[in-house]
Amino acid sequence: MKFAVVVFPGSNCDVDMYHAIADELGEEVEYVWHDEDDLDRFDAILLPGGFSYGDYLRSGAIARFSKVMAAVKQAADAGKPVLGVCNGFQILLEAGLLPGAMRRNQGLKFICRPVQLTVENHETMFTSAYEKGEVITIPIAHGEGNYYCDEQTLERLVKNRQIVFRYHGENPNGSLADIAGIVNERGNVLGMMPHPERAVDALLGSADGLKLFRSIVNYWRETHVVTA
Ligand SMILES: NC(=O)CC[C@H](N)C(=O)O
Repeated sequence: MKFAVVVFPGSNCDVDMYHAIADELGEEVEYVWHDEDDLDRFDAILLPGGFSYGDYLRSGAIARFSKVMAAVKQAADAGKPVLGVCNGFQILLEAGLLPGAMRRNQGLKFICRPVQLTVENHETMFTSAYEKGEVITIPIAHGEGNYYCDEQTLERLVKNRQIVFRYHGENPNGSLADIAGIVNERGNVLGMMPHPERAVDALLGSADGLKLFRSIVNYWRETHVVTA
């Protein structure tokens, strides 16, 4: 399996993402600069966290115009796993690949600490290694993580089980319905504010993020006959 870590000017969690895939999973991974336009050689696309284009205008609002985003959309339309973490989630929202929008955190401060999440939907290609309702600990680090969508969209998210992670025990940023991560209707594009790539080893304070990456690999192996 081959992962792409897309790097925008201002991305700063690309190395963490690369480490999670290469060193913890032992899978193939490459950095892809934002002005490339072909992701066909990859099986999964990862948009890492950071401050793309310095968060000018809104987080992700400028990166969504990068040349690579047409190839990200093509991968999403082809049903490949596409994961956007934090700034990556914001870019997916700004690009219209996920519904809703991010606002400034409720307290208008940047928050950087571990939080607990409930695995709301353990039956996606990103969460099959988790138990239903499992409570996990994953760090957050953002200033614009306050997810919002209109009532009709929220009803659709609930009905389609597109809400994958909810904040557990506390809501750190004011996100509507404690939403921490959602998938698209097809279930192959996940956006989440918490950083699973920063929770891949007990040394980091939690290894709860590993199961997310393992779920993606399991999905790929189940859907691709890998001849020996
Ligand atoms: N860690 C991140 O990706 C941060 C995302 C964005 N820069 C924010 O502050 O909300």
